[in-house]
Amino acid sequence: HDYFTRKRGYRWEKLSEFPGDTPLPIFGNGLQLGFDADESAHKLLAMWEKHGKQNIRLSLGSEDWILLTDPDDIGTILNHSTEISKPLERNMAMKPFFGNSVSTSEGERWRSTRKLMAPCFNFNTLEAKIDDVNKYCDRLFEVFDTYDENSHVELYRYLRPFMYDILCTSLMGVETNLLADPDHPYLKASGKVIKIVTYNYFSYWRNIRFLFTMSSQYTEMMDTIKTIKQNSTNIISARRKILNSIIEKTRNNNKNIDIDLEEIIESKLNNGGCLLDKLIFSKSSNGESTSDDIINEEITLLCFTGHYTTTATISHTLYCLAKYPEIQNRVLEEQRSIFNKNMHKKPTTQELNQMKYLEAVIKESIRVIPTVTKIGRQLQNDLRFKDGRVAPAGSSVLVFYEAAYKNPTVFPEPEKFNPDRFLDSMHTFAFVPFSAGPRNCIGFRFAWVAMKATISNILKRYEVSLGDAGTEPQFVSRLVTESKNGIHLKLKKRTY
Ligand code: HEM
Repeated sequence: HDYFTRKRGYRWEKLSEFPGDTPLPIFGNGLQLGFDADESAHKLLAMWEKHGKQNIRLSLGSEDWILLTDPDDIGTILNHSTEISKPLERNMAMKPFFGNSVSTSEGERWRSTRKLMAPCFNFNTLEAKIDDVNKYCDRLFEVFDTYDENSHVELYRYLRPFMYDILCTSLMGVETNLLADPDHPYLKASGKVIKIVTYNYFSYWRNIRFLFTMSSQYTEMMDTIKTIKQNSTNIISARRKILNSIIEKTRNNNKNIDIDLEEIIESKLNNGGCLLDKLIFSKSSNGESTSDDIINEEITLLCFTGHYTTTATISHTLYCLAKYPEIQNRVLEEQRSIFNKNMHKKPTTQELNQMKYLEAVIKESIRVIPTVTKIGRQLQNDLRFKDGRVAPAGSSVLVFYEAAYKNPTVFPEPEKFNPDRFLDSMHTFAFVPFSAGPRNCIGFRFAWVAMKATISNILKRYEVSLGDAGTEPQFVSRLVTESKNGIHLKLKKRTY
């Protein structure tokens, strides 16, 4: 304690106002968390419990964290207009995969990309996307129908390509069919990303560069990166081909007319151009086109994050519904009241808006199996919380979702699966799984449409139940919670 007081003065003075274990010189609290990234998540949660289930501090090497579980304080950091930088260590873990993408960059690159992409995720563009979701559900059902009611379906295996195909079609303007190829190299490689990023983040030995570069884990990481980047290269060239043929056709149809092709292309883009088109046609302030390397970073991020988080949430919600059949029945009742006798009909966005109970069930599933487990900001300046305590400049403030969702003052009886709690109003920052403020999840509306429509379609068609003993999911709290052995459920076709 003395050592730190002397060494770090002001910063420690501020940090020490938050409860936490006494850090050791050099290691901080690192040794307590251990070297196994999957285990350290449990230890962190235990630390939070030990210190009275409130905001805690933690030091890891030269990094200091304040882990927030108080809704007011979570609001203070997420709503801040200028504290929008990600923690350095988080970015170091992510950047080998995603370069300076919108999720890993700061300053002008972040601002301009965010602005460029935002219109693709507006309310108005969602109408078109639900048609894609519904269409791909039919393909999914063709696969599910091949399983009889007693065999297990491993959900990640099919929902990942399903969500990926939807994303590629609606955001990239390229129709893919990975659902027909669930062993595709992209799926294998992207299935490892969360594990590797989490290990990069929490396994301190990886910072010893020469040790890491000689390890088999490094080779695995580099192979994974190569595969997912190659996939983006393929998407970009497929879309360029499609665009070129559109341009060629337009030119041929207007051979004898004096036209401004750029203008025609631009009008095409404004009416239904996809996100990838926006990147391809974007120009920097000095008129230069965006390079393929930069486009690749954005596509690699979007393809990964967009399909992985939604798949996890859909799968985990279906698992909860299989575990609690009475809640599944209530969801089905709500579906009946919305669709009347027409239970084969695919939902519209209006119908999705009526699915309040399903929405509550998805939220409660995220609460008990947190899709994203932690997010953070590295402070440029001191940040003052409501109670007057200060997080010092240079430290990282984290939203500790896993713990916040177990906070009994916010969620009474937190161990109970009770979707009804979301039907009542609650603190604005009690439950923000998509973050909030200027750096929130850009894809949250898209995610809601995809998740609600998919679960509605699946539940109307199948009764879901748990797999046999021995197949229970083994959840690990990485940056995204995932089950190491997948999600095994039985699907029984309903008769109407
Ligand atoms: C259940 C599904 C999803 C969850 C729980 C989720 C959660 C999050 C969270 C918590 C953040 C904020 C990270 C932070 O503040 O540090 C984030 C950022 C982001 N998400 Fe999502 N997300 C989901 C789906 C999607 C989808 C479908 C897309 C795109 C197709 C997407 C694209 C992004 C992007 C680009 C960012 C970075 C935004 C920025 O830094 O400005 N997400 N997401």
